[in-house]
Amino acid sequence: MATWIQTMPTPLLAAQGLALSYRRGAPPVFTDVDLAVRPREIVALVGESGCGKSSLLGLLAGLNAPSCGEIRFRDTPVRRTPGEIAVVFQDPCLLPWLSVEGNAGFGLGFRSLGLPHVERRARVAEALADVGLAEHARRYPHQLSGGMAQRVALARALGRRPALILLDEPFSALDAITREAMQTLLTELVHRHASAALLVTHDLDEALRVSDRVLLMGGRSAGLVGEWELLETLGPAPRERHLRGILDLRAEILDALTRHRVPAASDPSASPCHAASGFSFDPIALPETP
Ligand SMILES: Nc1ncnc2c1ncn2[C@@H]1O[C@H](COP(=O)(O)OP(=O)(O)OP(=O)(O)O)[C@@H](O)[C@H]1O
Repeated sequence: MATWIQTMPTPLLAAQGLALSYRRGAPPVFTDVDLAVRPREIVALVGESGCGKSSLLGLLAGLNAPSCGEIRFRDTPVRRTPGEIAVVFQDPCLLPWLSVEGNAGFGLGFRSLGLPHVERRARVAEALADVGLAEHARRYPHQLSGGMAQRVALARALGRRPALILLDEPFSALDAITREAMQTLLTELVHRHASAALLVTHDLDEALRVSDRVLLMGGRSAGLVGEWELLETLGPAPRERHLRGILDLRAEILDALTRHRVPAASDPSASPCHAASGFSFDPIALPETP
């Protein structure tokens, strides 16, 4: 196990030696991933498109099994999604025939959670209030904006009272203003409920704004190739975009991304982190600088 994992306070979630191949004999999407999330921290996972971030998140959520390695949540092996882990995807995945209330409570009625009706209603009401949708509980998905729909997805996650929320590009389909509002909401909710979050994002500005720690995935045999502690250097999230130090850190992370990028001319079958990149670290595509 990596020494930094051994020295960190007892992690909520810890993965060791993870590797994933989707087919027997196919090159692995990633190998040798050691990763941990501590209680109450927000970790951002960034990396070039196709390097395996979503695949890794799927393993951590217990949605898929690793080819090698082990994942432990509260020191217990993860075989399927633990009740204390909630997952939020880019698509809010709302059921069109259920109201906002019904969608937010979806899953709480499952036998595995064993929640009585009164408790379920209370949780839904609290979660909708948390995300600012209490007054829209009777609306249906077609009556919601993209930001509202994603807030319902967040409410559905919060209703589980998760110790850890795993989020896969949850705000990437939203406009810039709504995205920033959702980033602020996410950090406030994670702090208020003393939970932790692991956020997969393409948007380096987002990672720098909301996370306590950034992990970089990439390289020819994709794995974790960089780590930055933001809490100590930049202070608590959410952060202002113009905060002193943030530009330097962004440049440093972009530089690392570039160094670990697989060249476009290389054989895509030689690496799971192939060159069909959508990650915006080309200098031309850099996020706006203030
Ligand atoms: N179910 C699957 N079966 C086979 N291959 C898959 C499957 N899901 C993903 N892959 C492959 O695994 C690799 C990593 O994909 P993944 O979606 O995890 O990357 P990513 O870093 O999240 O990409 P992006 O940032 O574009 O969402 C890609 O080459 C992809 O084609």
